[in-house]
Amino acid sequence: MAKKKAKKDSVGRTSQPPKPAVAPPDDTNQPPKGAGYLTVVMKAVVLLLLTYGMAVYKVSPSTGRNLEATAESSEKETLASAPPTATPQSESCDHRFRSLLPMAADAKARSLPLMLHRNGEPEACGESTVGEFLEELLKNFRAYGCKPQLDKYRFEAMLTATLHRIMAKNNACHSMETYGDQTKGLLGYCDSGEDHTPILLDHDKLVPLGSKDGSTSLPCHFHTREGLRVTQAKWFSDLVRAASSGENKCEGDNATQTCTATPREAHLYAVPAGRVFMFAPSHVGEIFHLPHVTGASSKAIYLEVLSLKPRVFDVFNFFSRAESKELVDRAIAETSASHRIKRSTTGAGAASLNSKRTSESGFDTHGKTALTIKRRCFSALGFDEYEDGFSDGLQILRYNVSKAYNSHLDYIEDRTGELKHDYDSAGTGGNRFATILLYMSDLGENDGGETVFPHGIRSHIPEEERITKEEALEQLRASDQGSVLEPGSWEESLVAVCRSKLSVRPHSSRAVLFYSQHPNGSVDKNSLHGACPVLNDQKYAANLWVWNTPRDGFAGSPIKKKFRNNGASVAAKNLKITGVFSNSGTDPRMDRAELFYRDQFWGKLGKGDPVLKVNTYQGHVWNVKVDGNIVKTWEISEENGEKQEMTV
Ligand SMILES: O=C(O)CCC(=O)C(=O)O
Ligand SMILES: [Fe+2]
Repeated sequence: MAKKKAKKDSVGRTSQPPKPAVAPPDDTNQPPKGAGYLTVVMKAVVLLLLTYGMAVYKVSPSTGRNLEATAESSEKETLASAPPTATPQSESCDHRFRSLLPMAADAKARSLPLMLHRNGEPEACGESTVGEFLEELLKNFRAYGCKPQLDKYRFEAMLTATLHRIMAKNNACHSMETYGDQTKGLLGYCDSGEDHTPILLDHDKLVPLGSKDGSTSLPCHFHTREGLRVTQAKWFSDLVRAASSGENKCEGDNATQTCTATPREAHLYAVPAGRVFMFAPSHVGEIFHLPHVTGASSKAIYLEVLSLKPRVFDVFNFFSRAESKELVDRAIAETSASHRIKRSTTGAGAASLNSKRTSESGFDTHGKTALTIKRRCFSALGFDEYEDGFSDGLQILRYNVSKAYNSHLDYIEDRTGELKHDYDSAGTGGNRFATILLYMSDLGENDGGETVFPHGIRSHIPEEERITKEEALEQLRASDQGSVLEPGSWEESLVAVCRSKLSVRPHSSRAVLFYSQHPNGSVDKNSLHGACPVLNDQKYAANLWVWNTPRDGFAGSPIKKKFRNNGASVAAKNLKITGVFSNSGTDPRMDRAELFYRDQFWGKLGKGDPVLKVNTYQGHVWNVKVDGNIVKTWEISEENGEKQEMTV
């Protein structure tokens, strides 16, 4: 396969953006407690059993996860281990199955290899055929009562059960983690255990699978190579159709594009319960087309792999120049103290100035374009639903000449261990796992401003042409390109790193995606990155940090065990309330009113300002300020209903 030349280009632990409209930062105001991991697993098991009239189970007091059959049931089997065979209505059932998955009757499609991958792994861990998969799926379909409509959780449970059984023959796709149960095959991979399964917001909807020994496992979710979550039969049909037609796979853009026929194989990527999808690149220059992600123009959005270690991707056609201009214009026009562009800070919690981050930044939490782009980022990252709490606000960055951000990590390190939020993403905690950095400026080859990855190799340049940091420094000093920097400064040294290591040059409407975590949630120190000093011109960019669980302060964010009350849930959810704030325009004292979530600026609420709609929760406190003074306070109470209107 022709490898396309990668771009000649070159990426922080940073300040926390303003807090959201939802769960506040202290424990007393966390969402109602109650449904812990154990409780939600129990609930889901009970639901499954009630729904399908299978065995009645009780929870073992020792682990809370192993379930055993009671004497009330002679039928111990559940979906994962031995699905029942034909039901009396099997003929109409088979017919229904074929209408859901038309390729079930197509010999050519049935003969296609079906490859299963673990999340983020380019090599398949197991192989079967579409035909064998469909046969097994049909059994499960019958066992599930031939329902014409399967909700996504039931569908995913069926996929897990089916794939588990066909992979079991070769004991393929079991967990590779030291804490994983290798004897449980795919189920041991899909359910990484209580200590390694972050509880996401939909956790209680997962349909656990039972097995002969009475234990239960949470199901995986499955994605295509491009990240689309396969939540219904149609997506699986589309996947098989594309594979059997051997649709062309194209690499590169327009002039440099080369296309090769896709191998006639269908690939599925299994993601354990509670984890997030990650792309599985195999080589630098590899392309991932994302037809399911809607951009701003007809140009197709695609990724090109820039580096495997760290995992870095160039993202093409991700947003339009018009969107870029809207973001910049809005950021420049913003006047509120919390959101306007000002000298950047770093640090979780109390943010402080950092001499090695000299950029300026502001937040766009509410702009229409910012919200559209946030949703697009989620879709590109393989989320099938947008969840506000899984990302920070879009941060708008400005670098004038000589400004830079020294190399740093985007994930948050809990150095003292005293933070309430559980940042241990390798366990049940949540942290930033992916960064999408959007460029809103075009910078020339010698203008600086690249995003640099000091642990990344400049693989787009032939090895013999790569230079060392020392050589780069010498060359810089011999030219006048570094004249805006002080000799011997960290900025000058960073330029030398930028010219000797992987760096991405800003191109308007293009973006860079990189991961701060490995697919199992452990942090990736190789994701170290920085913003190279701008040597000429000006750089605008925007970054979105995306989390593997709701972030601190949002409903369902993981809280360290020692801070939980009475075993309170890490994902307890309370009633989501829509708060609608408006200014009637009748009280002149409110003409310059502003809305604050506690002390965090939320939006303008003056005369003529648009209505502000927020997701909020029990106990949240909203303040209206005029000229910095609180003039009105609302505390959200569930008693007042799911939609609450407040007018000044
Ligand atoms: O501006 C860049 O190139 C990188 C910015 C960055 O890493 C950050 O803001 O965290
Ligand atoms: Fe960063």
